Amino acid sequence: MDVDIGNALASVASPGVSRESLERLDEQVADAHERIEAGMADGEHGYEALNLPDRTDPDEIRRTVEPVADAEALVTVGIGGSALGAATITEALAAESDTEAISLDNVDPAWVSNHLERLPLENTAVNVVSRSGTTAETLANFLVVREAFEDAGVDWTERTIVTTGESGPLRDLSERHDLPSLSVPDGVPGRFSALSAVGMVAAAVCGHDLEALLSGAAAEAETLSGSLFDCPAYAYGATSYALDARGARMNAMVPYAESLETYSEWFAQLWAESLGKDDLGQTPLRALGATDQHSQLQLYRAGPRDKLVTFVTSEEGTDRSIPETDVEDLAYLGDATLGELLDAEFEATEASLAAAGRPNVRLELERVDEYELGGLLYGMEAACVLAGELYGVNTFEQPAVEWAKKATRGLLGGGEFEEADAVAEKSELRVER
Ligand SMILES: O=P(O)(O)OC[C@H]1O[C@](O)(CO)[C@@H](O)[C@@H]1O
Repeated sequence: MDVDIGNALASVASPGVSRESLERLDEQVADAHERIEAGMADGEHGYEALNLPDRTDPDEIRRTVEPVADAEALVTVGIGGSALGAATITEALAAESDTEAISLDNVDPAWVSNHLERLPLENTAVNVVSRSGTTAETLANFLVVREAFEDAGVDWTERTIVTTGESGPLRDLSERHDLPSLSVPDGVPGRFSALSAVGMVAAAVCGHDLEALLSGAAAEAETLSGSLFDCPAYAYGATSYALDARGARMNAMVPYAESLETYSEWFAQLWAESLGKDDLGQTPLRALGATDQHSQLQLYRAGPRDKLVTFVTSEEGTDRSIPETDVEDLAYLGDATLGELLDAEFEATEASLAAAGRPNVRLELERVDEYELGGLLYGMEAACVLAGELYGVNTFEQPAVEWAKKATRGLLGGGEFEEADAVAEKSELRVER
């Protein structure tokens, strides 16, 4: 990916960062890069994620999914990083696959039931993913999916792939039923695991080019260097950090490609769960171009000066002509294509923010394919790791999510948890209809 940070410079944006400030910050980037390189070399927890282009084995993944490789449908049962990597890849590349891929991450009963009713279970692959093997949503949804297969008279053990840690309930299940299984790699937090079996099993079932995904990531890894001016990922991570420090407390991720909508959700977990610590961290917002020009753009352009807008664009892509029209005021559309319209809208929106002095950055892909997607995922992961070094936070842990898990378990009778007791102490001021 290429990065253009020109519209985030203090000469054109407020908040903005001056070139001189970036040059001073580059000294910290060099130190951070040394730390990252050492962590990668030692396979340290978290930094190991940036080794995945060399660690992930496409042949092993293809061999494992072979029993369900021709599936008409794929359901990934997981949550957070155990679902979003797979969902991002399969959505971004859906046009190139005949397999209908969905994720069951949430436990909304109507939503889960509606999805299950639509699946051709006899020709559906089930991709169950959980590092811990104990995540309530994932286990609950798996039990519901398994029951649906049994009710339909389909042998779920013939349709299920498990990706989990070396031990835990899912590992036990895979051994008890001799299910094809892969391991979540050690030292790779879920939100950084898209380029491992966690995200790549789904890609394999859908017939995507695993080597191209990893090659794109490897090419991005090659750019990691001691200067933000030589490394697109570090340029993005450092600029986001510097803008947050100058008041851009939020970062709106706005891909101009419908196929990258889930990528924004993946980015939101990566950025929030990695950097949101010690009262620090930049809040990720999920948006989509051109759609959000008709909604959130008003706030981005005329609301508080507390946001960075990150655009993701692709140079090439499928196009479609707009038919001629006799509606005089719309005749200009008949000479264009939908792709030209989308590109014009992106450039107009980018310029609209620049004209209002609102900082924005452009992430440029050549096209949305496996190679470019691998580079984007790896690049954002590296940007996040760098930002975590600059913030001085523990990028790779997520202790703040545990309180609600304990409360949930306590509320369901899964043990005695003071967190569950606290739920009953909610302060109330009800205003009823
Ligand atoms: O893979 P697991 O253990 O089911 O965890 C799923 C997700 O839950 C979290 O641990 C947060 O609760 C994420 O970091 C992770 O991606």
